[in-house]
Amino acid sequence: MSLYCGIACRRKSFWSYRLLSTYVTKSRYLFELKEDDDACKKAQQTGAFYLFHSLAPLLQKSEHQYQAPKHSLLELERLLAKFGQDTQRIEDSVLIGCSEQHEAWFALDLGLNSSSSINASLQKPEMETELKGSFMELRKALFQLNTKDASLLSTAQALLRWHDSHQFCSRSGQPTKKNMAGSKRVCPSNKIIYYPQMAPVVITLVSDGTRCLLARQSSFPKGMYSALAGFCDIGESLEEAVRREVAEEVGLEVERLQYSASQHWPFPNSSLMIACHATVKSGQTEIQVNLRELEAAGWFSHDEVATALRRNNPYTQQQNGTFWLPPKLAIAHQLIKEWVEKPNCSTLPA
Ligand SMILES: NC(=O)c1ccc[n+]([C@@H]2O[C@H](COP(=O)([O-])OP(=O)(O)OC[C@H]3O[C@@H](n4cnc5c(N)ncnc54)[C@H](O)[C@@H]3O)[C@@H](O)[C@H]2O)c1
Ligand SMILES: [Mg+2]
Repeated sequence: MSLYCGIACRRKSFWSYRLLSTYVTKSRYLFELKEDDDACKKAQQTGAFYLFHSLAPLLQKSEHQYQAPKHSLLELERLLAKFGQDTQRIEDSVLIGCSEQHEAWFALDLGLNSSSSINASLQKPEMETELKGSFMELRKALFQLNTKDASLLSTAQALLRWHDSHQFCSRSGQPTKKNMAGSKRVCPSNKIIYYPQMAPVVITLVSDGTRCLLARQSSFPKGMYSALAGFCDIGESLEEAVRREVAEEVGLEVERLQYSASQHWPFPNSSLMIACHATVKSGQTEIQVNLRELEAAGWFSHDEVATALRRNNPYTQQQNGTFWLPPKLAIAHQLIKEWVEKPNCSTLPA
């Protein structure tokens, strides 16, 4: 190697090191674990496991706060041995992320029937005692956790649910096999690959310039109103889905719309919520509620919505007979908050 080449190479590695941010190296590490089963298996040795039981995550309470505990591979093996389970069950775990120091994070459900373990559901109460925590329904758990853990557990549950419901090939009827990371399943007989899926859903906050339109379904908790939401039909663009959903649900025509943000939503199955602001033509604001979809819908003034946002306890609101809005975690809340802060935010023609 010439002196020049030595300098050039050193400079190159210096710049590579400088240019690859923590985020980039982390993303590439996760990509490698999804592609390479051996690398993923190796990552389990030093990784950490979040535990679920029948899709309910394990939480522990310390003082007034809940947290999602992580377990090492060794702790998990000891736990399975204690409950007479085959450690092969660990192969059902799915990769859900990693720390900046590349500690890989996995999720494993100890309650679902397993394809790699003949012995199915473990005893929940006994497990909870042993783990000094409780398996909490995800909807409740999300409100007890910080945003980072809530998002991680949502991803974990969505992936565990998808694997649980995609164990057979829809063409051959044969059992499919997951890769180590759980980023896909393959049918051994015809090699069809199945990838985890999310259904795109548009959620739209309609405004007439001064008021915003909120609606409720009969399945919503009592008193809660939200923005209009609906699944995208096959072949539709985001814009077409917004126009159709608003027309279908409240009988109005969207004139302009503006994309705001998106969010993965695990209920009832995985959805990609795509949030937009929309305006309707002035003078064409008479709502015709589609009662097959909604229980009620109405226009709310800026003051009414701003006051509802400031109230934060749905239970006291119900007692007062006032309406309340989705919790902070939901993208609907962000959309409504955005409108309250900037009611005249510019929108594009639909
Ligand atoms: N994160 C949030 O802030 C937030 C707020 C509101 C709604 N949401 C979610 O948005 C989703 C869609 O809202 P919606 O219920 O008003 O939708 P919607 O208006 O499309 O009505 C639901 C109906 O659409 C049909 N449908 C079409 N494709 C479907 C699919 N892929 N999965 C299930 N049903 C399908 C079914 O007949 C179903 O009854 C809900 O699941 C809800 O959880 C999230
Ligand atoms: Mg709807």
